[in-house]
Amino acid sequence: MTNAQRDEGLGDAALIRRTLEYVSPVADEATGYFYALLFLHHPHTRDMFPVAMDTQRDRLFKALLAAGLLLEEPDRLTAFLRDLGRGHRKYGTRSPDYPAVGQCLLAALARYAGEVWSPRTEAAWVRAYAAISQTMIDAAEEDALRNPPWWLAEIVSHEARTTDVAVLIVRPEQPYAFTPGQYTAIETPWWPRVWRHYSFATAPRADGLLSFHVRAVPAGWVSTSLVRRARPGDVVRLGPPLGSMTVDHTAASDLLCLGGGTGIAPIRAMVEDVARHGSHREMQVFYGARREDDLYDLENLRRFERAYSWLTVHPVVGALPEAVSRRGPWTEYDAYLAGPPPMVRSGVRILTEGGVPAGAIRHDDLEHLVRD
Ligand SMILES: NC(=O)C1=CN([C@@H]2O[C@H](COP(=O)(O)OP(=O)(O)OC[C@H]3O[C@@H](n4cnc5c(N)ncnc54)[C@H](O)[C@@H]3O)[C@@H](O)[C@H]2O)C=CC1
Repeated sequence: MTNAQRDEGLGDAALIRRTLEYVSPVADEATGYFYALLFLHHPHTRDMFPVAMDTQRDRLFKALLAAGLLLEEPDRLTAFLRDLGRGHRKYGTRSPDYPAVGQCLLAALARYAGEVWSPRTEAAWVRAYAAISQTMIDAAEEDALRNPPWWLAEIVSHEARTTDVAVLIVRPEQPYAFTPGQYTAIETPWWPRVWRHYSFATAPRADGLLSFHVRAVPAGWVSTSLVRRARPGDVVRLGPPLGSMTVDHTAASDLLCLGGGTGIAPIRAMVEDVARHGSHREMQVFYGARREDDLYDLENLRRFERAYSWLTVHPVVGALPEAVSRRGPWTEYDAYLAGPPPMVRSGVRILTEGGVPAGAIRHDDLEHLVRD
């Protein structure tokens, strides 16, 4: 059977997914080749990337995979791409850079997709890339009417909570609007152009300050410098607020929240958000850690619990999703999960198996939360 015969009847989404599956085992080589082409033919783009490209490499492929997985969920795909487009402004990416990236991407796919690359597959990718880039460009251009591409922010407080976890408070130079449950990207002065994501740990404050919980992880450049090196007076850069794990205040369902480790940060911000809306919804917060000592924010959550009759906090040492499942059923709740990706994945599985509809479960896109 020829490629052309085999492709008959396959839609664009199927052709794209098949390419991604085929390229997946050689994703490192394919992305390496993509960046080599990009920097050779469009040298100005090199300055948008960090000196060391290691983690950057698999980010591109992870983003493509995430987009591929969302092809049948157009609303989520659009939200993901709009965030990606707004998020690219901080790198200095401009609209004319998108076609250049597209040409190099298609050339890399053509080279590594071997026998599954055909004229129909190529046409599907051309259409998909045109749609993807237009969504990103539109979101970036709309954002540029209102917001700077990044914000400078001075660290005003740095509090070590455990040997590895610090709570940082920063003051953005210009007003910074966000919704509790969202996250942003941070770049430190020590690792230029290396950006990592952290969730806001409080609701917006009257004094405009923002708070983040950071754990120093082995070989985590940005997190380790934020915990061990950063001091008040240091200035970091912030990207725009991202993510859709926010409380829907028009809904009446009770809320079930799982926060694992520093994943408690966005959950804590959401507790403040619900309190501000004077909600009568019940909120059950499960806060997990590997050891008792790692429940570094429990005291604050207990304070909230004493103040708000609708809030119950369950500290859990060890497996968090299993502890939540034992207290179920949760079929009438909206569920929010934040923490290590394996915890989020197993939490989603356990809740879904327990009858919580997929549409009632929210968490951040896992590829943004890889430890670093
Ligand atoms: N918005 C979000 O989703 C946020 C996610 N994070 C992520 O959360 C993580 C926090 O890391 P740590 O503080 O070191 O947490 P940790 O690794 O100490 O784990 C915290 C909790 O998750 C559970 N857990 C860990 N691995 C699990 C697995 N494979 N299956 C089931 N449960 C598991 C633990 O039992 C514990 O209850 C980081 O990966 C960070 O990127 C952090 C902030 C916000």
